[in-house]
Amino acid sequence: MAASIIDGKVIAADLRAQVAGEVTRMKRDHGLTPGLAVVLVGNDPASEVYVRSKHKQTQAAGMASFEHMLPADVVQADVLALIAELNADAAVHGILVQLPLPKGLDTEAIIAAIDPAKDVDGLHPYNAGRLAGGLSALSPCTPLGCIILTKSVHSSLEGLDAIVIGRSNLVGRPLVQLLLNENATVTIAHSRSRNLPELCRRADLVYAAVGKAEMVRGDWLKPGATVIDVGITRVPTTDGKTRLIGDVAFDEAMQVAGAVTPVPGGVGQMTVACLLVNTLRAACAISGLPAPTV
Ligand SMILES: NC(=O)C1=CN([C@@H]2O[C@H](COP(=O)(O)OP(=O)(O)OC[C@H]3O[C@@H](n4cnc5c(N)ncnc54)[C@H](OP(=O)(O)O)[C@@H]3O)[C@@H](O)[C@H]2O)C=CC1
Ligand SMILES: Nc1nc(=O)c2c([nH]1)NC[C@@H]1CN(c3ccc(C(=O)N[C@@H](CCC(=O)O)C(=O)O)cc3)C=[N+]21
Repeated sequence: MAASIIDGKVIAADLRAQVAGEVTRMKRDHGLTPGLAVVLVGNDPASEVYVRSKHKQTQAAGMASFEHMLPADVVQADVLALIAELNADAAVHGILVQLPLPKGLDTEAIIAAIDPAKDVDGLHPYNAGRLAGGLSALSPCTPLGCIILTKSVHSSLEGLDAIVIGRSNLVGRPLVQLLLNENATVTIAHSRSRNLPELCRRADLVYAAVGKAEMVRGDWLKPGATVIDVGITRVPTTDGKTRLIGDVAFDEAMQVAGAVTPVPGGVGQMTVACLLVNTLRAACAISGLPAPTV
């Protein structure tokens, strides 16, 4: 029997609607409009697409959206000055610096300059450390989205065997921490892992966050497994356009797995929706309001 497709579009739209409801209440009851500032350095076309989509969805949720486009040759001090300005701006509750930054900029220092209370990407060492310590924290959006998609299939992840392929600060590592918080048993795989197909076949939950198109094959999967495909590779098509391909061979996975996320229409949708959730949470925390229900 073919696997079911986990519809990230529908789940993300539902989440965005919940955020919009909370924003309406915050404006009405507290006169507070959550605000998100996105910083984009350089003109990478793919990044511009994401930033535009974040801007549209932020506004659709009733939040304020501030875009800061800096030239690729901007100097470190100017980026830090902008971060300082955003840290001090009471209308801004969330700050996201689009990655990767152009060579020549010190990414680590720029992320460390963000006020941890406004770090809606969950990348500041303060938030990453709290997450790793099992404490409440702003957590990275893509891993949060992965957990929500998994929970659309499994009400509890307790005791399930999970494998996370990839260990980046943006996706793999924080996803491992969130899975641990859900009491899953987690294997962390990366480019030096041996016997990856075998490790994968043990897993009830497979998270592929590598960036290698269709690396995970159908015969790597345990029958009935839940497969969450984070990878996005843009490939040219014969008609001169591009299309997106995940880290999982989708058609093969559909023959073996229990549930699979598509690319596009899976995790990517959740990343943006969770960014709105984090902005709402940050706005509440900064303003001394109780945490939102979403
Ligand atoms: N859907 C979404 O919202 C998002 C999608 N993405 C996509 O997810 C993918 C991963 O992103 P990101 O984590 O930032 O990428 P990185 O390049 O930072 O990390 C990739 C990870 O994959 C590991 N890896 C590389 N080759 C192999 C291999 N052959 N076998 C096993 N592991 C391997 C690397 O291992 P090592 O550490 O040893 O080098 C590394 O840990 C990309 O395609 C990206 O575009 C990213 C963010 C959001
Ligand atoms: N500081 C930082 N935080 C990030 O979270 C971050 C980043 N930098 N740099 C780049 C990656 C990538 N990323 C995506 C966001 C949305 C989609 C998304 O909306 N994807 C749609 C399709 C979009 C399309 O068609 O191009 C989908 O999968 O359905 C994908 C990928 C966030 N990232």
